[in-house]
Amino acid sequence: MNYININKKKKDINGYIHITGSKSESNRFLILKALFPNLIFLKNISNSDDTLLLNNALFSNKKEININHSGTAMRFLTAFFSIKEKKEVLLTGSYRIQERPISILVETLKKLGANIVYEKEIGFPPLRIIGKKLLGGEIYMNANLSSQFISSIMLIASTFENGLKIFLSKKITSHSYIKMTFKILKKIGLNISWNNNIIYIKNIKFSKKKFKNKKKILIESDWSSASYYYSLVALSKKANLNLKFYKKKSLQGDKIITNIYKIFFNVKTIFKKKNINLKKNFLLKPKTININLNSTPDIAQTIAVTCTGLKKKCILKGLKTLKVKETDRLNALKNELFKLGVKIVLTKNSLKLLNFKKNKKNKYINTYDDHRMAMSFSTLGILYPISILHYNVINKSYPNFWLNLKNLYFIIKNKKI
Ligand SMILES: O=C(O)C1=C[C@@H](OP(=O)(O)O)[C@@H](O)[C@H](O)C1
Ligand SMILES: C=C(OP(=O)(O)O)C(=O)O
Repeated sequence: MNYININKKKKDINGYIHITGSKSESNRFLILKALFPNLIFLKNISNSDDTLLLNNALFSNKKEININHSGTAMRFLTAFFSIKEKKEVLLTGSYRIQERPISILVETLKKLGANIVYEKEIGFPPLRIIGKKLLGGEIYMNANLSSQFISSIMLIASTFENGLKIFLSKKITSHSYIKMTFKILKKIGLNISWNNNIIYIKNIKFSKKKFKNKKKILIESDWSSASYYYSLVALSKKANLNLKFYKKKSLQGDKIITNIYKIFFNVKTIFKKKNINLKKNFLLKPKTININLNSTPDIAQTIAVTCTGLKKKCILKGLKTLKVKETDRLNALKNELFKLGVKIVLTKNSLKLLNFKKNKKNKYINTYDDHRMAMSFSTLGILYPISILHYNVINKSYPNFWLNLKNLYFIIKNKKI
């Protein structure tokens, strides 16, 4: 089995890092560009596998399209292909994608007239989709399992003759991602409103004038990927780190890490033109950590690992959807943190880190086909040597991650068991 060992002699972090554009923004803009080809010109697109797979799928002539582990691609392409008139595709992915639910999206699209059939198990991919013209109207959607179901329909809704009114029911999860979709549709000029739990998207013919002009869009770099550097700075002795292409006014909810790491981990962010500078501030007294991450689930692993490194007790709530991500992230965290001597208590939607024993030996961290397990745990390499199994999983969202750590003078050795 291949693994890598990560270590660092000096416990400081200095340098410049360029992370490519947000995978969530890239995936949304690429769907919109495929729907309205002459209107959008994109810069700083994500180089993640998930974005490459989605982009290739959009223009593929193959009968079967495999999107591997990408939940976003699976959900966004289901909606996209359901309106590609006369085109038939079998949309599939990895074993894990075939375990991740999709019925809320499929049943909603079917109510709107789409032709979609579950090829294996009801409620899960693979899906056979035969595209047809959809007219739109009004629809209720359960918003408490994945925001991707709602975003995917929002992205195609302006092509419906009658537009679409979506009534969101139950407690909205990953709210920040629906907000991102909303803001992007507004930004390109579509006529869209969101009041209370009703999102209303009108047909493109009702869009604002600016929709007609070609838009140059510089995609902001990925804040979820930046979270690993926030963890590194929090765990360092001293830091002066610059990350490229970040804005004070972001479309990404994960920018909340700037506040979380400031309040709880003494990491100071300074916005300088298009970059951010991170420093460790020793003046503030860190508070006890008790946060709800229902709107921004992708940063939960990063925060749990930072707390482990700093031996800080914490309670993270709003984590129900972690069970249906690339792996069951709650159990994966429990197993791997236990190896590091952490006592962790799980409920259905929360985790508590309680006791920390001294970690002496190099530990082998399993990654469960989850990029965020690999990247979050690797940040402990600044404190003690740590080994990450199946380290290529990072390609899903951030293929340059190991290279970028090397640029920060981490010693990274490829090994075999
Ligand atoms: O819309 C998006 O780009 C995403 C939405 C979130 O998923 P859920 O809405 O399923 O929680 C997030 O976890 C995922 O990484 C990206
Ligand atoms: C959950 C994630 O992605 P997706 O749902 O697109 O697979 C993620 O990137 O953490």
